[in-house]
Amino acid sequence: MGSLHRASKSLKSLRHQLLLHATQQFDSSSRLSGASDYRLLLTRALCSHPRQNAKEAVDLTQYPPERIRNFSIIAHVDHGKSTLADRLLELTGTIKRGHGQPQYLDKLQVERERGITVKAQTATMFHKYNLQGSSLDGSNEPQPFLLNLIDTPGHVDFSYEVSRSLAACQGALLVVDAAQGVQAQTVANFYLAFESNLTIIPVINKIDQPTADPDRIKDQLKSMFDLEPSDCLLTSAKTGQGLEHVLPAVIERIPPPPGEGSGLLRMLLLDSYYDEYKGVICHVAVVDGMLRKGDKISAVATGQTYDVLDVGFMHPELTQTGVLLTGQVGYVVTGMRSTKEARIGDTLFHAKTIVKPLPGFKAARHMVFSGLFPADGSDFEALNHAIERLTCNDASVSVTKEIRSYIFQWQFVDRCGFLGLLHMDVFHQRLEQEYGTHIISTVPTVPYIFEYSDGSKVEVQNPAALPSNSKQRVTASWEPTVLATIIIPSEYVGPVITLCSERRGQQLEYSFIDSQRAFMKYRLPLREIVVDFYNELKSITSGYASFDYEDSEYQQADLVKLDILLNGQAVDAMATIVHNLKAQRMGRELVDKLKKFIDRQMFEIIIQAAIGSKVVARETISAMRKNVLAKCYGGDITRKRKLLEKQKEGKKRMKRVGSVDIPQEAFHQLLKVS
Ligand SMILES: Nc1nc2c(ncn2[C@@H]2O[C@H](COP(=O)(O)OP(=O)(O)OP(=O)(O)O)[C@@H](O)[C@H]2O)c(=O)[nH]1
Repeated sequence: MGSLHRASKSLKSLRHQLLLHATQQFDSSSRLSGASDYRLLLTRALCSHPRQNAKEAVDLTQYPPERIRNFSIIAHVDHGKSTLADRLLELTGTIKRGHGQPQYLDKLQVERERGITVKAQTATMFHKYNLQGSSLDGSNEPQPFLLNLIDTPGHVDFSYEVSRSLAACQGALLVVDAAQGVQAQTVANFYLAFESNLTIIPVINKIDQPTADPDRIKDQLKSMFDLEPSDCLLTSAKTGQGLEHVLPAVIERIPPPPGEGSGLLRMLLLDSYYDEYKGVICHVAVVDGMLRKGDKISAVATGQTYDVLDVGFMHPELTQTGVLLTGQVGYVVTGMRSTKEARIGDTLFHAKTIVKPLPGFKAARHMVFSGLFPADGSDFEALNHAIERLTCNDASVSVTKEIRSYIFQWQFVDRCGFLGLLHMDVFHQRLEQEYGTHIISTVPTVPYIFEYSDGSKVEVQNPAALPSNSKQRVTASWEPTVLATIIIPSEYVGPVITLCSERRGQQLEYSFIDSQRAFMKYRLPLREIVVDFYNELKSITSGYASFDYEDSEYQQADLVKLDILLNGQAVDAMATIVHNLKAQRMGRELVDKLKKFIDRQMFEIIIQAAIGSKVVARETISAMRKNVLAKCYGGDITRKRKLLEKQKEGKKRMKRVGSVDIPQEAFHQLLKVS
């Protein structure tokens, strides 16, 4: 601390001297050590780059790691994370009070429309606080702190974003609604933070609500997570009540980031997105060392080297600083051509130095797969282009190209992997809103494993990839499962148990959080929850159930491919893989739905559901009869007969080669059945 203090005092004169040498190249691998050298590094860095705007004038030398706090806000959906983030940004003057844009960090149009957070967002704030023993010069004045706040999504599909954000933090505010109490994602997020060794500050929010019962919530937090009632903060992000205690708790309870200020640069790549003007922007956490504009950096995973073109904070908009220091979270622009070069979880370091790579993250697991087709059936190129652009900003979507028959034509189709159904839905909505493309997506499927008689095992994400007559050759099949957490008011236990057993679930745990709420853990086949499980759970519990899942192991299951045939031709986009026990019922439902949504056409349409060569359901839509005799007034009967014969012939041909018009609605309805 003493050397830091001395270094701070001599900073002004150093700055003056170093300005004279600012043109000298600074070698980041210089053998400097100790806090005063760290200050020297900072000073050199600041002096060697012209200031680019007013915000760059932030004097970073005031923020060694002990003056930095990195924290996340985690919670169940709608418990008030984004609103709390707004209030903290206002409190610290980062955004103006009454900026007229609630949930400031929710920037995407879909986030605003749906009122959910989809992407984690970081904001750097500055706050003065008198922390005992933190003064560098022994004075009793409040000290400046730099706080990096990461707002995270609450929905289960985006928990991957949460675990990434937590890797850059030392603490988390666990926000719980004062009326709803602990919910499924509260449990999941608590364990994510706990397993990452973060300091957890419980915040009971929405205490302004008439039904708020903070004491009950304190008891829940104690019994479920062993969090002390006296550690809980009580707030209302709406009225501002209790907010004055949040930042002091962050500064006092959360430890500063570890890391060596004078060590070699190591940065964790947290996220990336594509910006029209700047190109690829990487969000990074500097674990050790320091990064300056103009440096050359390399990426461990790709081995590529880049020039650092721009560096800064999110304050909350991108703000150039020219430098990022140990413990800080910010952005870097390096001229990468595509976000594919920015591997999430990768370690970035100064080129030509040797560093130990950082642990990184577990890769995102794609839970749901579906093929995307243009709704008008023609503009495949425009759709491909839009998907390519959007995946640049959502690296968690995987895309593979495959050739498929699309209503009797062969086309290259993008098959995408998503983290869950909401993620898929959000992706579709963004394609429509941001790129003006209208799409049809195939029935979502999950990755199955099939074993063939020759002993080979293949992962099948696409039902079309499984030959229809393959049943004889398939010797075994496995399906992915999830561990689901369900929290419900006690009176709904019965219907929820029934729903889970209908969905082939296996109960693993059943207990009570308090006198009013039950907690259940189930192993469920992923296939059974990807379509409509959550909606049904909500509807049988009057909206009170909360649900979360994590992926688990594969289990053996008797799986078959269910084909849909229109006039004898299989429609790839409608094929699905199902459990044998459910195949018949599902085939019937699919055929009935299709009959309702396909209009009568000039020829008869036969709709069939089949497992291999066995038809399990069939419906017929009769032809619209065109009156070919309309213009024949009276006259010869043989002429009439001839016209009718010709019409019959024509219909036969159309049935054979004709393309059945399937409205988009029919595809959407299919999603709801399977
Ligand atoms: N009464 C009351 N309402 C609040 C409070 N905090 C947030 N809300 C409301 O609760 C709703 C959800 O708030 P958000 O901040 O979007 O919740 P979130 O946790 O960020 O939601 P996701 O991003 O979807 O996970 C909004 O309508 C807020 O206005 C509070 O302290 N009191």
